[in-house]
Amino acid sequence: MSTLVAPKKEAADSLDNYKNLNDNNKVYQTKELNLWYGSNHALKQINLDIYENEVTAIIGPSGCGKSTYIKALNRMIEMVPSVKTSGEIQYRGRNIFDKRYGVEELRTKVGMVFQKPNPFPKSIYENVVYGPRIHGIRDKKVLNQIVEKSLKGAALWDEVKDRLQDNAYGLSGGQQQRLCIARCLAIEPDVILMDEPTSALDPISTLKVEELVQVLKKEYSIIIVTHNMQQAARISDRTAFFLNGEVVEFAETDKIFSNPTDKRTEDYITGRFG
Ligand SMILES: Nc1ncnc2c1ncn2[C@@H]1O[C@H](COP(=O)(O)OP(=O)(O)OP(=O)(O)O)[C@@H](O)[C@H]1O
Repeated sequence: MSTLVAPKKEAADSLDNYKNLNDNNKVYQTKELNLWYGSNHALKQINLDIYENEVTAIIGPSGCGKSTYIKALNRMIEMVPSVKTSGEIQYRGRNIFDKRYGVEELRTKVGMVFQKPNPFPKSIYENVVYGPRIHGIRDKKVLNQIVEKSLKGAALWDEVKDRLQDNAYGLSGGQQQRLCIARCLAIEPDVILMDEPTSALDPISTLKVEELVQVLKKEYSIIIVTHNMQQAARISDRTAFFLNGEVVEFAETDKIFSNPTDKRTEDYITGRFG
């Protein structure tokens, strides 16, 4: 079959890269996960592994359960009272739905960046130190170091280092989104969940965030929901295609975009529906 969307790298390379993977490389293991909003069965028998230091893209048409799935990964989904689940999501080998698993503990390991940049109406500095302060860090010198490190990590430091006390709302949309990434890095997470992080951004800001994701994956494991197929093909290592609450196909991104197994995946990535 001909290539449908330009693959990022040769499939042969990626086979070599992945053949040594075992359970220790898995950050998340989702086993037979079902989720209902009341009577709406939104996630059906999901089995999905997330590997460390990779970017995993979640694609699929509107309403197929992408956001629901990533909000399950940090238990944000619990904020919806009608939600019921069955099955397991293991994070580093522990079932996150276990009653003894504290949600705060999970959220210090799993940061999230949303579709629309959502900085607090505070200074750039205060946005970044918010999480560390909640975790009890008071030492000004340490907080200053965290601010510099996080803003550098989010590729924003050079643009804001001389105006850290300015209100975050004065930044451009793209800068605000990188500030939200910096706020996330400040708690030193293990995983970063991104729910359509570039959909509200212009092409140049989008490119900056995409480049940033490529750098961040060296230290973090990233799961990104995107409607942008080119973006998934450009930046992810693996892609899961969701449809009607099910995972139709989950494979290396090169495979999904050049030689998908399921006809429905091919139809979706070639724009025949969705
Ligand atoms: N808070 C909620 N309460 C009730 N139903 C919900 C809630 N959030 C989502 N749903 C339902 O769950 C299903 C999956 O929605 P979800 O937002 O996860 O899809 P999605 O693939 O992320 O969509 P989009 O691409 O449009 O953001 C839909 O039927 C939706 O109506």
